[in-house]
Amino acid sequence: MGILEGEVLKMSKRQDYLSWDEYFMGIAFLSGMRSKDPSTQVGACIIDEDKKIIGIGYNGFPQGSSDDEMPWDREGDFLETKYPYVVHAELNAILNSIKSLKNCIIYVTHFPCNECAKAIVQVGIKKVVYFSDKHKSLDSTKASRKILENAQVEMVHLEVEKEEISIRFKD
Ligand SMILES: O=c1ccn([C@H]2C[C@H](O)[C@@H](COP(=O)(O)O)O2)c(=O)[nH]1
Ligand SMILES: [Zn+2]
Repeated sequence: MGILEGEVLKMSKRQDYLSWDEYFMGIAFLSGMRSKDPSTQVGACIIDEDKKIIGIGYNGFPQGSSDDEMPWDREGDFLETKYPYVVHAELNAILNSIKSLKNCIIYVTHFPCNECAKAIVQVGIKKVVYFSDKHKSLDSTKASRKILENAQVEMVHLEVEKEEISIRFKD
């Protein structure tokens, strides 16, 4: 049946909009895309109790250090690897945040290491929502779980229904 003259066509809301979890985890992933680490790109997004984004970060070398002077290697002499120099995504998100992090939630693309877990606890973040747990067998991840559990920080593995989110820059 067609629309009669004077009849108003009622629009219904979009059904495939992003859930809050998909939105914040998506932002964590987008932030991770800024990372120059060739093997693991980590992103983090911190939100407050009103679902306002208050900090974002990714893994990279400290501000002001020339990317070209620093190593991205994973193996070899410790001082010639990335490990002593790279600032972790979670710590960058904490350091970049614009207000107190008490009772905030951190969305992370990868489960945080023990060093990040300590920082998460110390600033009062109450929940960690993570996507990948690819380093779960590492001792540093086991220690991290212990640190978060002891401090009663909730850990939630995010199950996402959508297979992917895409952004198109061409009309
Ligand atoms: O809590 C964490 C743990 C690690 N990262 C960063 C540090 C490195 O840049 C990579 C890990 O590299 P691998 O080659 O997979 O060892 O991830 C982080 O940001 N947050
Ligand atoms: Zn870390």
